[in-house]
Amino acid sequence: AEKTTLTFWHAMGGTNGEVLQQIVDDFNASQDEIEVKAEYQGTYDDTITKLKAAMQSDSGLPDVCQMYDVGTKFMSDSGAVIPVEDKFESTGYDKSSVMEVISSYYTVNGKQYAMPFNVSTPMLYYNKDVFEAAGLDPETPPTTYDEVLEDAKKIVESGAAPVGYSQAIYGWFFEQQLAGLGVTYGNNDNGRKEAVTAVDFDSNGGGLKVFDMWKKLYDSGYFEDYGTTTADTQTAFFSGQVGMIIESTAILKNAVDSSPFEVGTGYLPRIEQNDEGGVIIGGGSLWLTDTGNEANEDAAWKFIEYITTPDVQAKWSMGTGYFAINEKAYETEDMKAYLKENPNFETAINQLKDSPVNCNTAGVLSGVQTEARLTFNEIMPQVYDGKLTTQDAVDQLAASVNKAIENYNESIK
Ligand SMILES: O=P(O)(O)OC[C@H](O)CO
Repeated sequence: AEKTTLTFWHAMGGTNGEVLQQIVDDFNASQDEIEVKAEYQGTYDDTITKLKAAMQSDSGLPDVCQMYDVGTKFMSDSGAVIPVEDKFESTGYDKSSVMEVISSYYTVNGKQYAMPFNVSTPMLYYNKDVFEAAGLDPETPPTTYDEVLEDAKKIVESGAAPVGYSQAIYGWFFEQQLAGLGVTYGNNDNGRKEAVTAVDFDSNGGGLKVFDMWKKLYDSGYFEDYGTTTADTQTAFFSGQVGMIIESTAILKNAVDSSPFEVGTGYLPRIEQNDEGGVIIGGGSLWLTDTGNEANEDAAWKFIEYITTPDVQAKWSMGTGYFAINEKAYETEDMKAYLKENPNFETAINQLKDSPVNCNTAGVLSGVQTEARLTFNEIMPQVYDGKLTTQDAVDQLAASVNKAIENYNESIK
């Protein structure tokens, strides 16, 4: 029989892109009916932009598309996808292969729309050599931002590194810090009860607490801002210039391989300890697009099913730092041996398990989060350099995102 050829769009570059290509090659070699062609689209934002264009022109849709967490609402509203749950029954797929706390992120109106694939949380990365040189305990990372400030001060004043702490300007961190405070980003339980109609972070006080803490870090003199390109903050950390950063677990393998020092990891520091607070699932998932070609859909589902298997998830997690969505991956001999030698690869999943499951940690289900993050990128530098007060920043961000939500809700009516 003729082979079914599938197009698979993704947003994984660098180390993670190489591991993904290996997984695709393994899948192609494992059988002779389906050939997956993986095509790198650039960043997550590039991928959603290209997919929107393909949907609008109704041509050139890939069979499978990777999409970041915050694209979920747009995708499920698009009418251009097939919920993966539609394939569960007919193929006898065991839904419980994927941890529920993870699949629930991708469940909209009671239906699982996408298959989580690369799943992350943000965490603290620190330079153990710098900690040692600064007289800090390299096995005890800070857990609150007050401790981050104290440690950053010691790092700089001891001369262990020129910069104590840094974080990229990234709306994801804003969303995560709100969840850490135990508050929602948007109303209607973060859009999980019914559609978001407005943001919450202005009225629940969370937005102001986050901006105030970040401004305090910036003004401390132990912080350096490397801008909105997350790779620039990473590079500064890998080079030993910065003692601590926050980043996704997605960069863990790259961080360990790129840094000429011992990398430590810890939970995302909290602004305030709060039992209702925790982290949100980040990263992305795989979506089946509705191309109208049934043979391709069935083949695409087989590929998606393959990526959720314990061995593939173990390989993915060890090769990247993303944690495995299938708990059985942690029982494979390879993974057990790897974690013994590389305990940093367990930090993110432990942090997730230690997070309460509630609407704060469910993350906002909103169709405008791409735009919301771009607006955040424009506002944050003005907070740092004092052009905007933290309160004005909250108000401006809220007004802009509310307008976008209103337009979005109008457009899908
Ligand atoms: O860098 P990633 O893949 O962990 O993704 C981070 C965010 O969740 C993207 O929205």
